[in-house]
Amino acid sequence: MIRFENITAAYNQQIAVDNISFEVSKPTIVGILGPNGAGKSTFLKAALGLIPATGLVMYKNEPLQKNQQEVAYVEQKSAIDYTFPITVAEVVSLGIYPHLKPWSSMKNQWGKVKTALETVDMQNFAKRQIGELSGGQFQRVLLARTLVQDASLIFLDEPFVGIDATSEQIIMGLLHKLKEQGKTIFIVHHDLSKVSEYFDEILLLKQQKIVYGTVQEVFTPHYLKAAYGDSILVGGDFA
Ligand SMILES: Nc1ncnc2c1ncn2[C@@H]1O[C@H](COP(=O)(O)OP(=O)(O)OP(=O)(O)O)[C@@H](O)[C@H]1O
Repeated sequence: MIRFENITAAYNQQIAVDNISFEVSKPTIVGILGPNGAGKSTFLKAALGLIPATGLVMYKNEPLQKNQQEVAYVEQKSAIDYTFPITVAEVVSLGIYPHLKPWSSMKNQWGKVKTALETVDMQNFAKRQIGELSGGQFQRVLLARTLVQDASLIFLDEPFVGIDATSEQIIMGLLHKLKEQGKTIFIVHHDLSKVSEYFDEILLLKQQKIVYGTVQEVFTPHYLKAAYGDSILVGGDFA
């Protein structure tokens, strides 16, 4: 279904992501894990063509660039300007633009925005400025934007940083439902404690791919040590 082939990216001639290849063959929730600075965010940006990179991503036997409307990407929260004057409903409506034909208007689209906000339980915040939201509320708004986009491939960079356990559970529940609807979701994540609950498959990387496989295949002392070094407590509290 989606195949990453030899994805490589560098900053100032310093390789950050080296020759990463793997394939996902059915709707899946994929965790992208590895230590700080391993290249997780860089891998997403390189695969999506957001930074200069080499390699290829094939989706349904075509280069992914030909299927941009199938891609939803939510960047790390630290990269977002919260002072930008825009309302919650407007942020969500941005997800619709890739689908709008030049001659159609937004007028008939607000129903979709409303439904998406209801799904993430943020309907009462539609007219609020984004700068007035908590971290978890904002993350749910970004998920609503992804819902209206109705993309088949969803890429989320550290979506749970700074949000409470309840919001995290709500978002994870929604993502599992989206997978059941046939979507594939890639999540950059750093907390190892809920991995088997959250993900079907894992890309473990440290500049290069260490391993790609099911949680059972990847979560072995051998691979964890290769990624995190000797300090990792296998079978204990990973957080
Ligand atoms: N814009 C940039 N310019 C130069 N170097 C960068 C840039 N962004 C990332 N790097 C470097 O590339 C490497 C990979 O960074 P990246 O942010 O992809 O790692 P990560 O696994 O997502 O890290 P973290 O878990 O800390 O968020 C790091 O060594 C980082 O310092």
